[in-house]
Amino acid sequence: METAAMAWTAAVAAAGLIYWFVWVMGAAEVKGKRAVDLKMGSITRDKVQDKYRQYWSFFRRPKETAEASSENVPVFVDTFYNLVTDIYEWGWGQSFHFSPSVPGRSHRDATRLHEERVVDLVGARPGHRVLDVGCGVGGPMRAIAARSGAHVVGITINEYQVARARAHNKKSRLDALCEVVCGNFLEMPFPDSSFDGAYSIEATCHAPRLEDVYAEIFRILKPGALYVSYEWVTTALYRADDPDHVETIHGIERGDALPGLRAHDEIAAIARKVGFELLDERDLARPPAGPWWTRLKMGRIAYWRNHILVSVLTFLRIAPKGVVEVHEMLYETARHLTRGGETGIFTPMHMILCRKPPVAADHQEPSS
Ligand SMILES: C=C(CC[C@@H](C)[C@H]1CC[C@H]2C3=CC[C@H]4[C@H](C)[C@@H](O)CC[C@]4(C)[C@H]3CC[C@]12C)C(C)C
Ligand SMILES: C[S@@+](CC[C@H](N)C(=O)[O-])C[C@H]1O[C@@H](n2cnc3c(N)ncnc32)[C@H](O)[C@@H]1O
Repeated sequence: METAAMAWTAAVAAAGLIYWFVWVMGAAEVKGKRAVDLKMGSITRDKVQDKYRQYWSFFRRPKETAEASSENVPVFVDTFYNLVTDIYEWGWGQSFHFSPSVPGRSHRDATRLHEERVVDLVGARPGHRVLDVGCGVGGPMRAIAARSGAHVVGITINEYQVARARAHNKKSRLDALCEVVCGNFLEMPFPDSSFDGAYSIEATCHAPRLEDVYAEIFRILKPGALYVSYEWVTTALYRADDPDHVETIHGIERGDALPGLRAHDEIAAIARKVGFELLDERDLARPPAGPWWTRLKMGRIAYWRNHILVSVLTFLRIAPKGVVEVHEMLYETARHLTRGGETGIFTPMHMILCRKPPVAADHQEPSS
């Protein structure tokens, strides 16, 4: 009798522990996504591991592979986001970017401030139609629409993100102001001169040639409209002859689906080449901004918990095979990103503010 009671107590305690570990500890950074909900985008369960291996063999040598077959980059970027979107939402929230840390403020506040800066930079206001180039699951889009009252249209190559973004828009009652389109930002499905402003947050780094996406953004903007971008670049401290620097940058490229990071001093020239006027250019990570990488460093204990969680869930066949490998890849990526931040050789927030030149007075249609 006593043994039975002890067995029952042990079973109840074990069940409680599993519940606490998976459902409480494994709850999302921003409530909404849990470890048990890791689906890996639109990839069917049995294909996750294969897709991860295909991704890895393409991006293992990012620059060389992307140069040889740049037309395949968007396909593998799409695969990447199928693999990581749920893990990002679970471990980071609905905004897939970094922000300078702000003393005394939460990560959520720091993220929102970094996004709302876009409203002032592009002058978004009610009645404006603003494009979010590479919108993810729409964290920035909702913050910018809510702050400015502008209508924001987001474009992403990944169908699963479109579904997630639309669901979040609806849930936060911003679906009247926020619209999401699935498409390639290298060939956008929008007419010429159809937006009053545009922005891209840590997204155009996925383009094999930056001039192609900038030229598309230039095309869809109305004359006089503003465009702001937060670019991932190597800084002036990067040395191509330092093996440590090279390894850090390769690590960032491999784990983030990047066809080769650009140098900070290439960006403005590319913007000018497609026709933009450059109004401002700044690395938003430079002091007095607080370090953006501390959030990654502070998360290390959580990553270990997450690693155990995804391993247990895969073993129980709740999560598909392959998730552990994807999670390990992200862990490695976080290490390289942190190193990039600490050494100062990399920034994810090199900001450029551009304007499509207004139509010259002598080119205007005569009014009837
Ligand atoms: C702009 C891009 C993405 C930037 C960041 C949002 C993501 C870069 C690395 C990601 C992460 C690394 C470690 C993960 C951790 C191991 C896991 O347990 C929980 C999620 C992570 C913290 C994950 C979250 C998103 C990132 C910080 C690129 C792709 C251009
Ligand atoms: C790191 S996420 C950033 C998302 C969002 N800007 C944010 O900060 O939350 C990069 C985004 O760019 C999108 N993207 C990458 N390449 C693309 C392409 N060729 N066409 C459209 N979207 C693309 C991805 O699908 C993803 O949504």
